[in-house]
Amino acid sequence: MRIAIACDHAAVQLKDELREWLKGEGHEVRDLGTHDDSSVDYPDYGRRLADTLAAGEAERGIALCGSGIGIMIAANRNPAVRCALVNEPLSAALARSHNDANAIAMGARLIGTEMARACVRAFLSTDFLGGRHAARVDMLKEPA
Ligand SMILES: O=C(CO)[C@H](O)[C@H](O)[C@H](O)COP(=O)(O)O
Repeated sequence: MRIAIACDHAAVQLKDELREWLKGEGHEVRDLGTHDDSSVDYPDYGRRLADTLAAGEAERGIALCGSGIGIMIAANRNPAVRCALVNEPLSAALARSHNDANAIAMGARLIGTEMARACVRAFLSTDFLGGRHAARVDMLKEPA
């Protein structure tokens, strides 16, 4: 699968770990930065991730910052993105099965690498259920 991953300075180590692991699992991973711990602004990286998903250059996105909150809000500004903040795998699976999320966000200051991997695994391996959930997801596409 083509996966885009983006982070701010608070999450570079987790981003790098997830990128290498996902590559090892056979995924095509696009690393949108940031690449070191110099302070940057999560809205820029949430937008990069959103633009990449909206352009069809990746099927799934992973957004990381200190808490996961800021970059999740930033990514969701693009109507092509449904990015769910997750802390454990059940939420990641529900974000797919009920919400057809195309991105997840996690907080590198709050979650360990193993839990983050478990979330990503659930996110990538769970299908959208459709049916009543599809009607609700369609409602999200209506203008506010
Ligand atoms: O957006 C956030 C909070 O909702 C992220 O945790 C950021 O990574 C955090 O705000 C960055 O904080 P810093 O003190 O500038 O490292």
